[in-house]
Amino acid sequence: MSVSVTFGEDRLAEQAAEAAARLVSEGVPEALSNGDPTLWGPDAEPEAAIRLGWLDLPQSSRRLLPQIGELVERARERGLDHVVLAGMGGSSLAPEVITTTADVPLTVLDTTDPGQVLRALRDRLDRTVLVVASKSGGTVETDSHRRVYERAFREAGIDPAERIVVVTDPGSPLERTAVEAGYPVVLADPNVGGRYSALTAFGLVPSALAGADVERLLDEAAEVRPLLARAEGNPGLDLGAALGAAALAGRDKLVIEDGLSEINGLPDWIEQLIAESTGKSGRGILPVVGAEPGDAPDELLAGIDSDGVLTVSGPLGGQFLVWEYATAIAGRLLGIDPFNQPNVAESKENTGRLLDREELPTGTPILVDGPVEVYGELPGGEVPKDLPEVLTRLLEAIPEDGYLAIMAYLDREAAFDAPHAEDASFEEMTDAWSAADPATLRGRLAVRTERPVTFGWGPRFLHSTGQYHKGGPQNGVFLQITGAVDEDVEVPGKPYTLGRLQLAQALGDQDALAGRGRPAVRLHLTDRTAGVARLLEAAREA
Ligand SMILES: O=P(O)(O)OC[C@H]1O[C@H](O)[C@H](O)[C@@H](O)[C@@H]1O
Repeated sequence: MSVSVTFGEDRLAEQAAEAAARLVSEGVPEALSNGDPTLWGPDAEPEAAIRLGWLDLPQSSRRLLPQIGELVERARERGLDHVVLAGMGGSSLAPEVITTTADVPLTVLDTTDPGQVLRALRDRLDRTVLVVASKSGGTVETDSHRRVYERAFREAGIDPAERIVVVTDPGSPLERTAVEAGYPVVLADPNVGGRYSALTAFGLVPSALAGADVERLLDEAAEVRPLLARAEGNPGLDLGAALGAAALAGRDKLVIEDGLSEINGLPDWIEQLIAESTGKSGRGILPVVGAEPGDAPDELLAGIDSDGVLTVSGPLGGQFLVWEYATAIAGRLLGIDPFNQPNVAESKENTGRLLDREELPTGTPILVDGPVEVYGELPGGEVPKDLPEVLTRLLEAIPEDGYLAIMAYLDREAAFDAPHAEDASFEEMTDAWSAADPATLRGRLAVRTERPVTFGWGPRFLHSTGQYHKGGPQNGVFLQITGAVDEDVEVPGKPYTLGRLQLAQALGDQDALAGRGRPAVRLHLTDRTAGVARLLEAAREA
């Protein structure tokens, strides 16, 4: 079964056909299929020349299968059935989708929240294999996870070399560290960028360790691959032309739904691919995930195997390749370089600078509403009287073509600790979870505005929509949530704890956003459970 793209609306079908015809007359589909790096203009060419390897992966990644097979075998022999993946952005989003779709368990660490990291550390350490995945080998979150796990293994009398597997690019500092420490290393294809790396070692190694059939993924992608050179019947061209043409016509908010699909969680992966690839030079497409489609004229609804204005159907391996190709096509139509991420570094640098200081400059709250402190400046300048007013004023500040982004630097598993009656039904349990989940805030605010509301966990989103927030159209309103840390985690060999790093990441990003003149408010929960409850209640009190 291959991938198909269908349109549920004549206007979009016409726009897409027109854009596709233009691209065909310029020879683009075939040139892209052949890996031509000149398609995005001279400035983008040097980067594109080393970023098109994803086109070959359905075949070239097969060379990894024997090595992956050995790693799987070795983990099995040692009884290691708890697979933990430390990796940010492109280095963990694909394995997350692959394993949830295959229904095999994988613990993903793409957080600096001390509570969430402790949760993973305290779960079956004696049976844990840790995959440390970083292309650059220099990502601070992933480096911290490696250090924390190395210490935990040693303290438990376990040799880290028996438990840690590294995936990285050849020549990275992580490769050196791994070789010195005696960790097995799987080298990834250096000619593929992070967000296009689903079918490289980054997608395959952790997924195979967790029990997914990765050869099948490559087969599914291989089936689509020949279509990508075609002028007709090319799902990548049809999708890319639709995304690009719609955005140029002003529909640049992409609501992605996967309700009916057997593929689980693909929208989060697409979110990173599209937001980081297109959100730059004041342009871009904003992915909106986990939301009900609204009526805003700038929204385009894409469904994975389910009815959208745009529907993309087919198996996961093929979907990866088609969305990647489509993103490259949309990038050409939008006139941006789909392979760089110029603004991601900004927040990282701010965070680095903040960590060098003795005290983090948190500032003074402009308001304290029970367990919630409010930092920053609200549009209009006046001091708000309570939390409901803060939320209302943020909603009112969203420009006509803009959006509200909620960014929660919290433990994304914590809601599952919400107490419920012993004999609670599944529905009652779900209600208890959602009443304790910061992500519930998205829906509560979304019903109060015509504009899109996005939700991201920090620092995970910094490697995804974070690029769009800073590099895309400057029409966002930003709401950060941070929380008090009860039990912190030291990062061995570093002068900071995870809790300090997490807060520095929030403050670093806030500086980057506020520096652009965008409204950016931080809510700090001095008691996390009570704080989430107050926040959800405040969102209702208009
Ligand atoms: O794999 P790493 O080098 O650790 O990078 C992880 C992530 O970092 C950055 O945020 C990039 O913008 C992402 O595209 C990348 O996936």
